[in-house]
Amino acid sequence: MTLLQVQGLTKSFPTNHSGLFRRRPRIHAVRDVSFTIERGRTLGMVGESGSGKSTTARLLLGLLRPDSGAVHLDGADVLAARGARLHTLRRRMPMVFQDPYSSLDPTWVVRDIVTEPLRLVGQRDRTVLAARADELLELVGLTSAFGRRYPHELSGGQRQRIALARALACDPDLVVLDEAVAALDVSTRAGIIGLLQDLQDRLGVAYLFISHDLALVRVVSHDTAVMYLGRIVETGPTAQVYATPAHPYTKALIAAAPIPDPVVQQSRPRPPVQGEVPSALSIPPGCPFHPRCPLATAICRTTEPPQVALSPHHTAACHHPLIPQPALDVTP
Ligand SMILES: Nc1ncnc2c1ncn2[C@@H]1O[C@H](COP(=O)(O)OP(=O)(O)OP(=O)(O)O)[C@@H](O)[C@H]1O
Repeated sequence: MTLLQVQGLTKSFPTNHSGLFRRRPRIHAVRDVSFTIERGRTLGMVGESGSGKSTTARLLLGLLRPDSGAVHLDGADVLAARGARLHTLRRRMPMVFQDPYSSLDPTWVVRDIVTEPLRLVGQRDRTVLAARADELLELVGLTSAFGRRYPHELSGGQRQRIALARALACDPDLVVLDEAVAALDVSTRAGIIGLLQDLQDRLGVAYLFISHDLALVRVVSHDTAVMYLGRIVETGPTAQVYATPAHPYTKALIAAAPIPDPVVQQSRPRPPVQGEVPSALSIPPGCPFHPRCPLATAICRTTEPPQVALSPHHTAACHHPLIPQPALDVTP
């Protein structure tokens, strides 16, 4: 069942450049982005730095106003909501960031941090708050003793568990995870990934999992959306996208993805994606990937490709989608 529906989200930012009589160039951060997230499922969003992943997240939570587009959570129009209604919708889809330390108030003890969302909706009963704090800590694999600690007394992984506990305080439908495990070491990251999967099984919560790490997205996500210069260039069930990437960019990203197995990593060369990402200030005409694409032809230089459906749920924005081919294995 569809939980979140995003249609045609577009956002550009003005630059500070102010040449007299010249129009200020704009940064085209997100361009005509559409996707859905099913209840209890995970959509992984991957792409190089600057591809528009975080801007998309902030747009769908109503933290930024889009130039155009629509976002519906369970049929409710998020972008039309204001005031209390918008806050209610935001509580149903909280966000967890890469660095929990900067988002956790260092002067508060953990039990006050994790129950803050409940106090914001008017819960004042100390007994109720204390019981919910214990419950939330248990959910994220911590004992109630952690409730009396301050953020600086915790490890990075524990702080991220606290950020998750706070996100879960109001029983959300969706948690937006923006590079939420990127700063953690490999074993701590594995613990948090296991916890996310366990929470999804127990609570039926959906995730938007934003990451530049393809191998991680493959492990975590049911569906994958690949972003390039503000557009989704390929989306589909994760197994299909990774086994038979249709867009040359997706294929190049998969080929360049680090494989978390030293033996496999040594045995296969990992060519990087050729060339630099162009600036979002001057997106190439036609297909934005054409300057880096080995398959580019004349049409790619002039005409932006539409989304092509390759199977009912697998689409790619490419004039020359690749013929399905054997999987490039990047699983651990
Ligand atoms: N407030 C802003 N003002 C101007 N430009 C912005 C703003 N926020 C984002 N951008 C620009 O929009 C583009 C997309 O940025 P965004 O942070 O969404 O990408 P990203 O894929 O999340 O990258 P990263 O992985 O580095 O966070 C970039 O070119 C960025 O510089």
